[in-house]
Amino acid sequence: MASELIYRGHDAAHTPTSGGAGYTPKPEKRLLWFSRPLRYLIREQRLAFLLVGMALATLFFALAPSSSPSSYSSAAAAELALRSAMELARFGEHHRHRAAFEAATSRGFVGGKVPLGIKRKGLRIVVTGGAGFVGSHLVDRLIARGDSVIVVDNFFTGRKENVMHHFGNPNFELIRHDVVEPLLLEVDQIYHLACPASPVHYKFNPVKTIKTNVVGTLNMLGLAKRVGARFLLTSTSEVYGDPLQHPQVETYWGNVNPIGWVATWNLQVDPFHKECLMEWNGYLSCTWQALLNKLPTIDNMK
Ligand SMILES: O=C(O)[C@H]1O[C@H](OP(=O)(O)OP(=O)(O)OC[C@H]2O[C@@H](n3ccc(=O)[nH]c3=O)[C@H](O)[C@@H]2O)[C@H](O)[C@@H](O)[C@@H]1O
Repeated sequence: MASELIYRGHDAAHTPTSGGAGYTPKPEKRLLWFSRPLRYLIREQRLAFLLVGMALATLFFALAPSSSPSSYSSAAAAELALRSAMELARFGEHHRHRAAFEAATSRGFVGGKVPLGIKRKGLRIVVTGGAGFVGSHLVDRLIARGDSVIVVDNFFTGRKENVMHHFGNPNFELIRHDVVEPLLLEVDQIYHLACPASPVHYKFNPVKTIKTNVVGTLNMLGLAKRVGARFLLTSTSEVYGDPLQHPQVETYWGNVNPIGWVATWNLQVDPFHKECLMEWNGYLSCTWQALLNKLPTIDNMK
């Protein structure tokens, strides 16, 4: 409490009954504003804390890793190695290829500290069929480049395990949904991969397969149109028939036998897709070709 506030010396001088004749007011202390906080610091050991804090901060900034991409990637690689090891322990052999893929993509990860303003803005992307084989690797790639990904899958052939390593990542969402039903999402890009892929699956319920390809694709194209998103439709490498060139480049016309189940499907449904895409100004990519060529068409979607 400041002595100026409790000083009653003047009153006491005029009041003889106020407790003792010899009372003299304390002399006014100069430099009180300086000595008091100093004494407080020393008495409460605040100074020591202050000095320790400053020393720790200095130490931290002196020893903290620099923001160069190489040191970032080594830290990221260590973290990934740890995570991969945990995944392997949890899911065994099946996830070995996934861990290797993650480590490989993350080594070239662009997410090191980049000067403010230069970093590319992440896109919001929906990947239908993202829990499948091709889809899940695409999701890895998109997340690694810094985009936010929503996977839409009805798990007809896809598995949660394929995308489980992204659970807990704020840039990742998983929705169980059949693309035959409309869906409204706010996204910048749509990668439409939801489709029964192999003969055993697409012949399981042919009418449903047609609905998935026609109605499902129309739903996704409708979504693209509504929200102004870019659209990529994955076809199948089967459209090349029995190709004579591996991997097939985009200009390759294939080696198709027009007789049989698959041929009929490819020759009829893919022209439908192409017509739709021409109207909506989208992309058509044949999945195996895209995968083997390191997803060139997908990278063009940046
Ligand atoms: O090359 C091909 O022919 C196929 O390649 C990929 O398919 P892929 O990854 O090989 O096959 P899956 O692992 O079975 O992935 C398909 C995904 O679509 C999902 N799906 C299937 C059917 C459906 O109605 N809805 C749906 O979400 C499945 O659950 C699965 O996650 C593409 O995703 C297919 O569009 C393409 O037809």
